Amino acid sequence: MQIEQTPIAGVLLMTPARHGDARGFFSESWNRRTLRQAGVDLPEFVQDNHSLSRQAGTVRGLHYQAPPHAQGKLVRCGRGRLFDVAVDAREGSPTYGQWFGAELSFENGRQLWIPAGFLHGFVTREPDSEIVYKCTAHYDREADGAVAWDSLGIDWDVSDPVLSDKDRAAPAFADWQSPFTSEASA
Ligand SMILES: Cc1cn([C@H]2C[C@H](O)[C@@H](COP(=O)(O)OP(=O)(O)O[C@H]3O[C@H](C)C(=O)[C@H](O)[C@H]3O)O2)c(=O)[nH]c1=O
Repeated sequence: MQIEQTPIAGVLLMTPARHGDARGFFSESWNRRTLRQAGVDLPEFVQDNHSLSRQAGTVRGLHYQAPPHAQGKLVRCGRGRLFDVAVDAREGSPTYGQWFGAELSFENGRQLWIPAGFLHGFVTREPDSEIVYKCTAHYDREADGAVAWDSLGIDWDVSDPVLSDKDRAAPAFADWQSPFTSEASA
């Protein structure tokens, strides 16, 4: 398991080992003990999500769930390739409003840990890209929210993306009141 810090404290890049053979490979995509041995103790996960985006250039985000339903997410790409982004939305955080992005793909096997209190979004780089992610809180439709994907200067490298109506109508970050503080973001 390779673990990399990012410029935003708490956001981690992790790459599980792959055991290759003539058939392909085997990888433990999630192992709490392995992470603990590496000094990483993530909260309990209660829900796995999986979505397929048919077109390259699909943007989903920037999304969050308000407390007490805030979600930490461990994100990976099950098929294809995507650029995954976390934005610190915790008022009072020294990195408030800062974003970090990484290319996650089936090929690189990389995973991004995004703590509660962050916005999450991604753009697909290939058709039929699938995202799979573990969440630390259950879905709560009333707590679900969005911030405009293009309101934070994120370098998405996409023009005219495929968007849901919800994402097309989302407020700009500057016009949005974060429900998170750096103390109580869960
Ligand atoms: C998130 C979620 C959605 N749904 C239902 C609600 C809708 O009927 C349908 C599509 O939901 P939505 O358009 O919110 O899906 P995404 O645009 O992929 O949203 C997700 O994308 C970003 C990147 C995220 O990190 C969040 O998990 C989530 O906001 O699935 C559920 O039944 N359970 C769920 O946990």
